[in-house]
Amino acid sequence: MYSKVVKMKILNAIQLKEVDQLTIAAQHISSLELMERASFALTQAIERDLKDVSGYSFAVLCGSGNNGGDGLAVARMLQDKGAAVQVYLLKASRYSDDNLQNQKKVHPDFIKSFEAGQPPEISKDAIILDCLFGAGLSRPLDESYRALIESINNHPNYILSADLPSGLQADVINAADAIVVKATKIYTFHSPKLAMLLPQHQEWVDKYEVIDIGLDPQAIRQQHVDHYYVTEQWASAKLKARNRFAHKGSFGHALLIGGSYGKIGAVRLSATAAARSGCGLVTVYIPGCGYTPFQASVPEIMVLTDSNNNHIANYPAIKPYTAIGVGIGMGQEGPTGTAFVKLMRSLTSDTRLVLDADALNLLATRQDLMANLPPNTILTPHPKELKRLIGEWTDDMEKIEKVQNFTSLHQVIIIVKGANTMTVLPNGGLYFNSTGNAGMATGGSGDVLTGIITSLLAQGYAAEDAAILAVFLHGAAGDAARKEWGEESLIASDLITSLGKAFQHLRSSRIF
Ligand SMILES: NC(=O)C1=CN([C@@H]2O[C@H](COP(=O)(O)OP(=O)(O)OC[C@H]3O[C@@H](n4cnc5c(N)ncnc54)[C@H](O)[C@@H]3O)[C@@H](O)[C@H]2O)[C@@H](O)CC1
Ligand SMILES: [K+]
Repeated sequence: MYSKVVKMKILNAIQLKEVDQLTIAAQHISSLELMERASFALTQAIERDLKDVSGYSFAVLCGSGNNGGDGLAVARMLQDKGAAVQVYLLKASRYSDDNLQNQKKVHPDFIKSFEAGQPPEISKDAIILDCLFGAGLSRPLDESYRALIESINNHPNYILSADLPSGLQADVINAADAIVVKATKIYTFHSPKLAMLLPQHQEWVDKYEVIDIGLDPQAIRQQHVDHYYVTEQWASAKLKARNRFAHKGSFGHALLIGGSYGKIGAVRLSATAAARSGCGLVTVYIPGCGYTPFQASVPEIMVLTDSNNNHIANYPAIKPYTAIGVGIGMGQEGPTGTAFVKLMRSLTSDTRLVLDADALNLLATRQDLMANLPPNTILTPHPKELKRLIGEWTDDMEKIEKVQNFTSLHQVIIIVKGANTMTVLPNGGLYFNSTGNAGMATGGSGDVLTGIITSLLAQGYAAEDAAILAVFLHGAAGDAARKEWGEESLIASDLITSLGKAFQHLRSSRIF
């Protein structure tokens, strides 16, 4: 049970091999038995996705290492379940021991050998199971594999990859012209590999599922990593219980500062999301023009207005509030910038703060203000805002490194928004989110996130938990909203409407 609640570490290929060996020793099993376990779990996942495998035919493409060994074992298991299976085994001068063992367990009539340069003819009706290369791929595939991988990618039926899409190296940036399988779905063992989570590799990674293969928790605990994957189990364990005797004062008071003429809606989205995320009270500070629409449409939220009608030119007293979110729809008018500088100077080290949108743009032009940020301030830039803060990057690894340098230098938390949103902590720890979908790439989605984070901060969540959990809930709300409206029709307000489902689901997966 322990392994369900701890953070999921993203292990690299070397660590996976080590944990593999330690698991074998700790559990008194052979490596062949571990392979059998992994293959059984993979077969079950495929069976669950396809409902019943007996009506399907599979072409299982196997390499010479343990990824190929998995393929051979899964082929046998699928056959036992009544599927029509043909194995295509890559010719090699040497096969791994467990691969050879599994070759012996499949009847030779069902194994055809082939050379990389001469891709096999595969029936269009078959589902391809890609077990050519996994985490052991030591360098990019060379040209001799191009025809093979292209023939797989042109296959009209489903393409399922075991552990990694063959050709993708697990822990490095893969060149844009790398030869990589484009799988319909990847079933990856233990944890997603770093390469699967980087935006640069999106062309090769669509759907994926993590398959638990029962690796030894103690062995995993020994591995030093700074990359984690946020699972539902972990997020649910972080969700605080709500005291039955609570009153509205128990859950904090969030203040959201932002809005400008034509962008009052952004603050409304943030504030409503904050109210829907559990905090007791929400107040907004907006320019005068927002007063009437705000009061008329969201009765739950208290409104303070600036003396200026169209944009913020002053800032409110921040003392009464347990957390503050600044920047949503705020604009960068001269007086707004001046007020922002004054606000930054009024902060104390215990102010719980989120900076978004124009607050980040203003901050980027005044990096001297970084020194005024309370420790663990949360910054939520989109890619352009991030560039203004940390400068350009050449690839995703450099981006990660620059963000880590920035967060540790300034002791802040940065949320890098996108698919698999990354939350980077002051100690360099990086958390990849596991929820969300492309429907959320819509105006106002970020404003909703800022509202959720500010709300969790206001309730007393530790800043790192507020950031990671808010990103998870935001994505989970997006997934719930997609079920109802689909990706195309999804708008930011739907995320707010769906937040209840996200919270309920997460709470229901808690043990207590
Ligand atoms: N915990 C684990 O690590 C487990 C791993 N298992 C499987 O084992 C896989 C790793 O197995 P291996 O380490 O044997 O590695 P792979 O099977 O991923 O690939 C290694 C084979 O590919 C060849 N190769 C490597 N790079 C190449 C290149 N650029 N061009 C051509 N050939 C190349 C090697 O010579 C070797 O024969 C995992 O991906 C997973 O599928 C599972 O069996 C069970 C548990
Ligand atoms: K593979």
